[in-house]
Order: sequence, then structure tokens, then C-alpha cells
Amino acid sequence: MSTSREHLAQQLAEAVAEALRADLAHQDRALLVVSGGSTPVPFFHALAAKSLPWARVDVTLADERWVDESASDSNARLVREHLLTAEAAAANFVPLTTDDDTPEQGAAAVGERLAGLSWPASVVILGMGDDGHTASLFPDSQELPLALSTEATVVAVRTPSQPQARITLSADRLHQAKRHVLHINGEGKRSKLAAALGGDDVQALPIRAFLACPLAIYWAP
Ligand SMILES: O=C1O[C@H](COP(=O)(O)O)[C@@H](O)[C@H](O)[C@H]1O
Repeated sequence: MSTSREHLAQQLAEAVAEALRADLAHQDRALLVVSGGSTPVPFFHALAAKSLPWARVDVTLADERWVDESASDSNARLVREHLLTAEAAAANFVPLTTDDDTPEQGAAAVGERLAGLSWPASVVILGMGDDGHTASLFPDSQELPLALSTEATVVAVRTPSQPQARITLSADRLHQAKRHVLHINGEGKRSKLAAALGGDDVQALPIRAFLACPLAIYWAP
């Protein structure tokens, strides 16, 4: 891990902890929405060490592969192993999968589970793939127009470029958050973000749906 990525993760953890503290000063519970993938791991470690009333914090995911939590690419597993540790083990984690065979079968139950949380989220931390996807809003997904337009909380997604079916928070649900962060590393993602900022076709680069949230960008080389 490069020093700059580690510093970035520490800075982001401090900002997120401050946001959660600010919201918890005037509300009983606060909701944090995190992304999966490789980028958030040092941020999760840094945030887990923060002193917060973690028992009043709910954590869920922006998106998930429809896999068992024991799978190595489960975002829930990532959160449990890297965020719900130390002081943060007291947080209430709400995963996005059920025992159903498909996300289409499980989406309604996941939506009901999420309905009990303290929306709007205090902070949504988005990642971005090399194809400009964020959450599981993929350029090549048939469900992208639905996920960008529905008022439902979650959408089941099938994406030719991805091996697994997925479930994602809808753009509407993500938009409703009080604060939005994009956490990315590397030159490839910096150039993809620059390309996204230079156009307006959301279907081509779905990260564009969040560029005007406003979006705090945390980038390291
Ligand atoms: O598929 C996913 O990828 C993106 C980015 O992941 P990274 O490994 O490049 O950091 C992530 O934001 C998303 O939650 C995840 O499901």
C-alpha cells in the first residue's frame, strides 16, 4: 500500500467519522453506505479505529454480488473482515443478500430490511470501476435505465461483463444521502473520472449520475 493511499484512507476516515458524529449529535441513529472492491480496505481499517458511538451506527452496502457471504468476492465479507472490527464491531451491519437463488427473488426482502434504517444516509462512499460503473450501475447492464430512474430502494442487476448477478441500491436512494464521496486510486481511474467530467451520457459512464451531488473526490496515485 503506497503512503499516499494510506494517507487518503486516513483523511477519508476522519471526514466520515466527523460526519457521523455531527449527525448523531441530533439523531438516534446514523446510516453509513459503503462500497466493496479493493479500494476501501485501508479506509475500513482507519474508520474502525475511530472513537464513535458505533452501537448507534447502521452500515450497509451500495451494492453486492449475489454470492454467499463466505465467497471471497462478497462485499459483506469484506465489510465484516475489515470494517466491523475493533470499536466498529458494535455497529449494526445490514447485508444486501438473502438465501434466495437470485437477486430478483430476494430484492423485495432486501428492500424491506433496508426500510428500517435511518434514511437518508449520513454518507455514501462510492467506488468506481475502470468502466465508469459505480455501485452496480454498469454501462452494459440492461437494468441500468431502471436503476437510474426507479424510486425503489434496490434493483437486481444482470451484467454481461460480470460473472455474477448483483443487487444495487438505486441511484435515487444513493442520491438522497446527505453527503457523497468518491474514493478512487490510480491514474486509470483519474483519467476515467476526467472523461466522465467531460461529458453527460450517464448510460456510457454511470458515475456521471453522481458528479453533481455534490461529490467529494478522494483520489490518490
Ligand atoms: O464491482 C465493484 O467495483 C467497484 C470498484 O472496485 P475496486 O476494486 O476497483 O475498488 C466497487 O465500488 C463496487 O462496490 C464493487 O461491487
